[in-house]
Amino acid sequence: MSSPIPTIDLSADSPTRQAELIRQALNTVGFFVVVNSGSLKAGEVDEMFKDMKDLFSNPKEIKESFPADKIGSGYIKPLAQSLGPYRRDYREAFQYGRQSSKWKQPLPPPFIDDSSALIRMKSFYKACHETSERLLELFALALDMPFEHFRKCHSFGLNTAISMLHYPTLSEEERERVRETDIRAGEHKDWGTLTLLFQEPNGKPGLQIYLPTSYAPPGLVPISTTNSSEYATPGTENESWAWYAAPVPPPGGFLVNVGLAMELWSGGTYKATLHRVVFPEEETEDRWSIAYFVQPDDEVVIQPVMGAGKVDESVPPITSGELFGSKLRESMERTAALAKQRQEMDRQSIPTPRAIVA
Ligand SMILES: O=C(O)CCC(=O)C(=O)O
Ligand SMILES: [Fe+2]
Repeated sequence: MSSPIPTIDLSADSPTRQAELIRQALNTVGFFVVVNSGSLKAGEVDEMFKDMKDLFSNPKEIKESFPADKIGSGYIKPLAQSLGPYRRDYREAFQYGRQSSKWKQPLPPPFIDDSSALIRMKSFYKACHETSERLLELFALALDMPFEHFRKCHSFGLNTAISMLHYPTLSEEERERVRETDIRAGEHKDWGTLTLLFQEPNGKPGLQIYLPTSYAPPGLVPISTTNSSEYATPGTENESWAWYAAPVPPPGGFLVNVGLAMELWSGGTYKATLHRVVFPEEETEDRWSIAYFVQPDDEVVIQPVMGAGKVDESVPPITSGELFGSKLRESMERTAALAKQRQEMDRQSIPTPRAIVA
């Protein structure tokens, strides 16, 4: 299937060539598919999907007794989050992160102490960690920076997290009721440095990315085109933009995209691309995905790189913790406002919502 998202084989080519391909992908589409990463085996990913399905099959009361803490580790129930400006996210999530020698996250079955599921999840975390370190090195090389420039700012195991995501099946009636106010995952840019995004080999489509139409292969028909420059990035205001379907990666493969921290750090060379997950048109099937969100350490100061080992010190510095904190606050305020709006609509039976932009 033709897609605007390129595939990069991490077992082929020299690091210099891989860095060049990554730079091309991130400077335009902002997403790429990785195959043959070496660290992440298809079997290990399959096991993670089985274990996460067990986790979400726990009774509601059990899941809700592990609520997300203030940085999002733990359980988030459906409609309790809004990644995008207009609609709430109809998905449940469980985030595993922030382990340290001083702090251990409480986990529901099947991830209880000493369980084989917990051992598998830790090993999956480690494989994602190793893969991300390699990608961070390539990201730096491609910008003519010392290879460890980004990697050394990540100690993994602090803010970096596995996020297990379940998009439930809705009855036709419920879909109709929530069509205007909710979406599987609202349009957003990720917040951190990079995200690894996994799906099952026969996973359900639904992930879409928003691009100038000139970035798509010739002849590829977008899902919907807009002339709205609402989300246009500088220099692309006059282009037409469209939503394109992201491919379901092959077994052992996964998607990679960058977030706002990396966009800022790379001086805008790497694009944090807007994406969303939509409800299926007709059939209503559950969708499962796993994201590994990579975040620099809180105290890391992000300033744009200029190549040759230099950073642009004229740009006001922001720490990774400040950036993450402000995005989290924005999202919580937006969710509260959207929930209020939905309540009001239910009270008055108004069919159309107003947009709320934080
Ligand atoms: O579930 C997906 O495919 C995408 C989820 C996503 O973009 C996110 O949680 O940031
Ligand atoms: Fe995302």
